[in-house]
Amino acid sequence: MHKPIIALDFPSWEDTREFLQGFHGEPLYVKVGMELFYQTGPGLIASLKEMGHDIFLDLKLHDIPNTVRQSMKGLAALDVNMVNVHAAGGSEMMEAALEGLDAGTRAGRERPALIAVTQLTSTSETQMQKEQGILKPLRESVLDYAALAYESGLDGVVCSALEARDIMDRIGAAFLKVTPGIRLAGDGASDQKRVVTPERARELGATAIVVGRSITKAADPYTAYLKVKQQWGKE
Ligand SMILES: O=c1ccn([C@@H]2O[C@H](COP(=O)(O)O)[C@@H](O)[C@H]2O)c(=O)[nH]1
Repeated sequence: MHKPIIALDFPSWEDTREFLQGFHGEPLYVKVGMELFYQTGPGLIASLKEMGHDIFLDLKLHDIPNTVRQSMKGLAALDVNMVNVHAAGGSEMMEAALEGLDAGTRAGRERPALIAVTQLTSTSETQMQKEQGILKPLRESVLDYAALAYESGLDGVVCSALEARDIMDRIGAAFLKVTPGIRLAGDGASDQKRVVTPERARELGATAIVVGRSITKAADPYTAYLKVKQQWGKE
């Protein structure tokens, strides 16, 4: 769980395979998001598993409870390590997601961890207040969504590492804080608004970091990965 999760944001399986070839067969924790999954379909998951990688399937489900329940049942059959929903879908939807996952997990297999996106790391406080009509501070919104996810029985949340300490204090250390918005020092934030380095994420109490462009767009992705791993300091 603790190794850095690499976001495989690529347009095709060919690009993904070429990227992974640079990692010399090292077993990784990878994240498959909408870009790759929608281009390749579920077959990609089997290929990544055959290569020995752990998988966070980041499809961020957000729909009515029945649809999410049935979709999660299908996703459970893919036998990935972690999946997610948007906490904004509400407690009934999150509970339905959990029911679907439980129902779809094959006998003898472990249910994928289920986490909820609180506020996307590409969202700033001003944007949240103006566009979502949530008038409290962003930190409070993240904490409230984290508490809702916890009360709904989920295993953790997606948040910025900037909020990890507060969530730990309110909910406890076992609740997962999976944190994207990670950049190596000197790399541009791009569309991310709440950004920290791997080292700072560890100091702030993140359970896991998700790193995309600081690795995938680096001149030497494997060296960038080793740098992230060393700064993150957890295997
Ligand atoms: O709040 C969120 C939730 C998910 N993500 C995903 O993480 C990666 C981050 O990529 P970078 O290139 O390191 O910015 C990407 O796949 C997002 O979909 C997120 O950034 N923030």
